[in-house]
Amino acid sequence: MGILIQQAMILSMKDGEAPYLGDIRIEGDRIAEISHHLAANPGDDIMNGKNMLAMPGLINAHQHSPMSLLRGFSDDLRLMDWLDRKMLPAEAQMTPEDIYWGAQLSMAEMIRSGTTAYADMYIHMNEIAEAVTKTGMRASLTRGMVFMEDDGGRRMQEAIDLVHRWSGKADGRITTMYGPHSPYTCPVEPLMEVIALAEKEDIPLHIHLAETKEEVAKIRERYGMTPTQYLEEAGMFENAHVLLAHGVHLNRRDIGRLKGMRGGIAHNPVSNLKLGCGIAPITDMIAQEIQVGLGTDGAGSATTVDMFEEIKAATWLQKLDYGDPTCLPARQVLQMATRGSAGLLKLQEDVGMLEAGRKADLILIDLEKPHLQPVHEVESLLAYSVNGADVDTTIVNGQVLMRGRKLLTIDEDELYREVKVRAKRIVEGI
Ligand SMILES: CSC[C@H]1O[C@@H](n2cnc3c(O)ncnc32)[C@H](O)[C@@H]1O
Ligand SMILES: [Zn+2]
Repeated sequence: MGILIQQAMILSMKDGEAPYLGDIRIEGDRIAEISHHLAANPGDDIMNGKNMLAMPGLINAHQHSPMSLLRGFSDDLRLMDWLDRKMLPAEAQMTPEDIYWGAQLSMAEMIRSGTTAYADMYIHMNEIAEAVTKTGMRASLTRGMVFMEDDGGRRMQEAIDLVHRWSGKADGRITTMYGPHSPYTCPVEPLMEVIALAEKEDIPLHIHLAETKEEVAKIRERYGMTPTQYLEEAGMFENAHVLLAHGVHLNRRDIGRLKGMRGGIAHNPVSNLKLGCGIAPITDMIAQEIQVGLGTDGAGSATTVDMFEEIKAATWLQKLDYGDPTCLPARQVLQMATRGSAGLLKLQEDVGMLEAGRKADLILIDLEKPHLQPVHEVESLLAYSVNGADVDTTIVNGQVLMRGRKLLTIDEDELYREVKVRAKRIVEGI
C-alpha cells in the first residue's frame, strides 16, 4: 500500500524541467514513479492534488532548534550582547527536557511551513535526536563546541558520542556532523583536532563563519588574518565536507579560498538582517560556483523558522545590495532552499528534487488563495508570494507528517502546555 498524489502541479527542481500536471506514487520511504497519469493500486492512500503544487520539501541548512524557547525574549541587541548577556545565560538554565520540547516546537513550525530536513547545532543532542525520531523529520545533528573556557574535553566527548550513537538512526533520517562553534570560540589546537577527527571518520563539519564585522576584527587582532583564512590555514578546506553558516563578511580573496571546497555556505538572511550583521555576497559566491544553501538560524535571532521568509529575504537583499533586480531570480533562490541545502547536508543523492528513486520528502502547497492566483509563473509565486501557512501537506521519508494542516506526529496542545511553563522558568532563572 502506497500513497498516490493525483493531478498536482509538479515542480521537480530537476534541471530544465518546467512545472507540469501529474501524479506521484510513493512506496515505502521513496518516490516510486512520477508521470502525467498513474493508475491507483488497491489500498493506495489517494491524495487529491487538484489546485495543489507539489515540490521538494525545503531544507533548512542552519538551525539551533531549541532556541524557539527564546523567541522574542531578547530582541534588538548586537550579536555579542545578545549571545553573551542573553542567550548563554538562558541556555545555562535549560534542562535536557527543555531541549526536547524546544526542539519539537521548532519542528512543529518547520513541518507546518514546508521544511522536511534541517541542520541543527546545539547542546543536549540526545534529546534533539529523540525529538527528531518522534516527529519524523530528517536532520543533520551537531553538538556545538565552544573551546574557550576549558579544554573542551567533555564537549568533544559528547560530540563523538552523538556521531557514534545517532548516525543513520530513525530509519536513516538522522545524520551527524562535528561542530566547532566558530573561529572566535575555537583556538587552533582543538580546531585542528576536530578537523582531523572529521576527516578520519568521514563526518562533515558545521561551523559559524564571518557573521559580524566584530568577528573579523577579533580574528585579525588575535591571528592577523581573516576568519576564512584562519579556517583555511587550520586545514578545514583540504579534505572535509564543511557547512559554513553565514559567510557575511568575506572579501574577494576569502571567496577565492572557498572556491572548490566540499560543502559550502548556509545563508541566513533574516537572522543577519535582524542582528544588523550585513548582507552576505551570495551573488559573488554563486559566480565562483560555491555551493550555497539557505537556513534560518535559531528562532532566538530570526524569530521564525519559516523558510519561505528566508527565500523572500534572500532574493530581495541580493537585488537591493547589487542594485540589480535580475540578481538571485526566483528559480535560483528555490534551488538554494532545496538542492543547495541538500548539498550542504550531504544529502544531494537522496533529497532536494522530485524524482523516482529519491526519498519521498515533499510538500503540497494550496494554490487556491487570493495571494496565489492567477498562476502565471509557479516559481515566482513560490519565491515572492507563498507563505509557510500555505503548505497543506508535508511528507518525509514516505510518512505524512502534516495533512490538511493537521500535524500527525506532534500533539500541539501538549506541546504548547510544556513550552509555556518551560520558557517562563528559563527566563525567570536568569
Ligand atoms: C554551542 S551550541 C550553538 C551555540 O550557538 C549559539 N548561537 C545561536 N545563534 C548564533 C549566531 O547567530 N551566531 C553565533 N552563535 C549563535 C547558541 O546560542 C548556542 O550557544
Ligand atoms: Zn547559528
